Amino acid sequence: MIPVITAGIEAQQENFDYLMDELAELVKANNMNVVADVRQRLQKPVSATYLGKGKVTEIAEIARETGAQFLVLNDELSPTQIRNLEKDTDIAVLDRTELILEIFSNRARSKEAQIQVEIARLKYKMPRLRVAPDIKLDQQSASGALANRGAGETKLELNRRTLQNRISFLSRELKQIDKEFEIKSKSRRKSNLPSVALIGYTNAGKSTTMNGLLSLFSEEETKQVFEKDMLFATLDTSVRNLSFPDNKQFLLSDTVGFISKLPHNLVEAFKSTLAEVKEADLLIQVIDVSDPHAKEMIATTNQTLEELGVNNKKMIYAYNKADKAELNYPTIEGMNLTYSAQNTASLEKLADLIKKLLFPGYQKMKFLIPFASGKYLERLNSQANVLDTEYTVTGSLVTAEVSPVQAQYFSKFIYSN
Ligand SMILES: Nc1nc2c(ncn2[C@@H]2O[C@H](COP(=O)(O)OP(=O)(O)OP(=O)(O)O)[C@@H](O)[C@H]2O)c(=O)[nH]1
Ligand SMILES: [Mg+2]
Repeated sequence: MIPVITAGIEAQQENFDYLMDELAELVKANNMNVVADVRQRLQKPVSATYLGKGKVTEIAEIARETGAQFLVLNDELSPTQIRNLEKDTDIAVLDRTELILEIFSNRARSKEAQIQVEIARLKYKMPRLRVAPDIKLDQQSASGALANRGAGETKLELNRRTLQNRISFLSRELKQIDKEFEIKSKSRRKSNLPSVALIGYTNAGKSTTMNGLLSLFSEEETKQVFEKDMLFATLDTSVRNLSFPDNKQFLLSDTVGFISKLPHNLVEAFKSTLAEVKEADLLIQVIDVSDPHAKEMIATTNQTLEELGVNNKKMIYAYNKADKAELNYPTIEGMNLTYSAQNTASLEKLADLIKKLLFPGYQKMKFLIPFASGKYLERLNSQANVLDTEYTVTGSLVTAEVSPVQAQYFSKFIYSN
């Protein structure tokens, strides 16, 4: 673990503590630990050094005493600010954007995620190219935390054109992958199945919810997705086909988590990964209700959705980890579910709610289908959830659960006694 100092400017924002707590979590997720947390009240950042002169001197002293190797700031800084701070503190400076990019970069597994992160990183780097840090990073320990910004690389004379070429090349490759994705997604849409997407803050329990629902619906272990207590465990969208016991099917997708101040370039780069969210018929926003900042997290999630152009979607607010929060669960109030993704009764409640929302208006009806209309009987059997069939002298008396459209289609056979 690499010792670092975190620092932020408090300019009367209500959620400053939350942002600083989150910065500490991001630091941990990047294999670093906070040895000192420096906060300053300022109306606005100092243009040359971001923090005030006194604070910078204080940080330089703390760094000498603690051996901290990085100063991590809770904001996106200008290249000049970073350079000046590095000079004045004599340690490497990392801003919130670069930290998040670094974590994404270390987590990316699929080709698509790797390309998306690299594009975002190169775009971050573009305006910062001229900055040649003259501080010396401790190569060995720094390389662990900053795999992509070692002392070696910063010395490389990467010129703007090389970077631009690389971005163009990667964008073309991404487009190719997107095309394949598009084909898959089109064939899914052709299947006409309604789709549901799990979205929300990182570490809220989206993947655990996905796995819980999967095991409720099928015993195939191979369909399970990766879940772990860490930020940004999931970077790729996984889509699974689920089927209720009565054969009603839908698609469920698990997606990358959000965080406040998610770098714009990253959101941009992950648009294709998040396409499933845009196309979904229903969203499930998973919230860690045991987190004291749950409210802010909901606001951030809704804001990010807006940024992605996702508006007015039907959405279940799924308050997860009720066990940890010591709340009563599972309970449902309208579109709000309080539950635990690790609890079967909770998952059954969620599944019921999904069913009610995706397949509204289904009702149990009786149809008497004359033997001469055999093809209607066949249709009813293959399309509806048939609960019972009796053979009478005039035809087959079928009890089935049908959609409004099906009820209309078979209306001339409705049985009344
Ligand atoms: N106590 C408790 N822990 C839970 C519950 N649901 C999930 N967790 C834990 O929360 C952690 C994060 O879960 P994930 O499902 O990986 O979270 P995620 O939302 O997919 O996170 P990212 O993929 O990083 O965005 C894991 O350690 C889970 O075991 C719950 O109901 N109760
Ligand atoms: Mg996940």
